Amino acid sequence: MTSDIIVKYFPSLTEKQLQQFNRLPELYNYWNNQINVISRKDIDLLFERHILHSLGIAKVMQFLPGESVLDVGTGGGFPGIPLAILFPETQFYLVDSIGKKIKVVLEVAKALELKNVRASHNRAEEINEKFDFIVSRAVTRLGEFYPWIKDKFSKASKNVLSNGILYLKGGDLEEEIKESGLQVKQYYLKDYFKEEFFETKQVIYIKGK
Ligand SMILES: C[S@@+](CC[C@H](N)C(=O)[O-])C[C@H]1O[C@@H](n2cnc3c(N)ncnc32)[C@H](O)[C@@H]1O
Repeated sequence: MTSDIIVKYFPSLTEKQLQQFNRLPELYNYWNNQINVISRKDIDLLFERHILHSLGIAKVMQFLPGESVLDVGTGGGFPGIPLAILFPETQFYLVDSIGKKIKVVLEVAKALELKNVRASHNRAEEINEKFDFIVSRAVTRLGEFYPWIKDKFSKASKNVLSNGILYLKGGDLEEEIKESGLQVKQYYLKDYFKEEFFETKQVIYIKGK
């Protein structure tokens, strides 16, 4: 398993970032055997289906130094860990309602010496802080998700997109978006990544209030 697919789409990684990405298979193989955070059939496709997928958010928007990002329902650290490697000067807070998943996140962050990652065992609804952006993947429907985090955005936006949600989703989302009643902007990952896995994958942006 190699990180070639990451280099293909992110050619200007530093040596340090490359080393950090290259350590992920060993770390997730080890931790996934103790605590299941990635489906067993997917672990061989870690770079494509988890790391590159997480980095899809970075094709839509680059986080700035000093910005703060909450990853809700991070599981073993997706999309938060790959994004924290890519944006070492942005602060990431990864939360999950299952404590043992956060143990994996903390161990991976420690092994990679990621100074910009905090993680805690919490439900999103319990977090009482403001962030510039909230990221997530595969947690729940938008209509259920939005009320958990709607009051967690800092007022002043500094980036090209106003502070808000960047949610990784796949499949046909028409019903889900309609049901949520939210105004969304859809970015299609097949415009950036040519692998078949990304055919229906999207980043959904919702402006925070
Ligand atoms: C299918 S997993 C996805 C994990 C990770 N985002 C990924 O894509 O690999 C969904 C995760 O959301 C977490 N979760 C569900 N509801 C949550 C909530 N209200 N607050 C925090 N985490 C939550 C679950 O514990 C689970 O780890």
